[in-house]
Amino acid sequence: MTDKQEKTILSTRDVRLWYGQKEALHGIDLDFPNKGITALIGPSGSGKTTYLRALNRMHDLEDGVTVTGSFNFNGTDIYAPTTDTVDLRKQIGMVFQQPNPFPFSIYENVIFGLRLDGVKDKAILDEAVERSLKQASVWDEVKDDLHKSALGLSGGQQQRVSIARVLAMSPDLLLLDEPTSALDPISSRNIEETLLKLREDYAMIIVTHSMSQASRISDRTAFFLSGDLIEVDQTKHIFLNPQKQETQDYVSGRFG
Ligand SMILES: Nc1ncnc2c1ncn2[C@@H]1O[C@H](COP(=O)(O)OP(=O)(O)OP(=O)(O)O)[C@@H](O)[C@H]1O
Repeated sequence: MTDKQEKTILSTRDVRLWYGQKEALHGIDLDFPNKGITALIGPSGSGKTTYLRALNRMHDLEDGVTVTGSFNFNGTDIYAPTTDTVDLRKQIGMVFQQPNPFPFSIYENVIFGLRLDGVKDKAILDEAVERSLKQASVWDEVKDDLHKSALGLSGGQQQRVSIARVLAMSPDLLLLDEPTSALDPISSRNIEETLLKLREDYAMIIVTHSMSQASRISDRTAFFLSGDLIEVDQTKHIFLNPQKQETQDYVSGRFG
């Protein structure tokens, strides 16, 4: 890895999160480099999605959720009262489990955020559409249908258009919450290949239930269990030579 790749984009310390009275995260310390993919793995209910959603303040939209701890993103505090969550979510974009195209054309889907920002220059919008769809590896499939509804695309194409919509905002960090779990195996592989290309230029954090997916695409893996971070390391170490017994049990399929 080069020096550039070793810079930290996000650091969290002692992250705790309560749903009402119930503490779901028990003090998570994690650092993320500014390039490459970190996979969050662990059994159902271990807190992976809860942690991921805390990173761009998605829990602000839910009642009764309390978040504490420090979240340093490129030198700024994610939870500072002055942080604008709309701006934050442009810098830390999110891709969900279900592809979520809006009922508009492919073109309008990709530039949705730019339009909200008031961008009107057609050349800028055209460039953003082409660049983002190319980055999301779906340009060749949709370039002749940009003004047709995104709802007419396959699930896998919709998911890549959803990724393009996030990329159009030029984010620094992408959060992906089980982005292939609703897709067939071929579409899943296409998304994985897209993410492998993007990892050269972006920091990404992916929640996945698939250990084979984590081992195929991630540089680092963090293992969660019952709201605790058990171990984080280079992916090959987590799968081949984990330091903790719980990690060993999980990756060898003994539970979860
Ligand atoms: N909105 C909510 N209200 C109350 N409890 C919740 C809520 N969302 C999650 N939880 C609880 O928080 C804990 C962590 O859940 P979370 O969904 O983060 O786990 P996960 O590891 O992502 O699981 P999965 O792999 O099944 O998605 C679980 O005990 C879950 O029941």
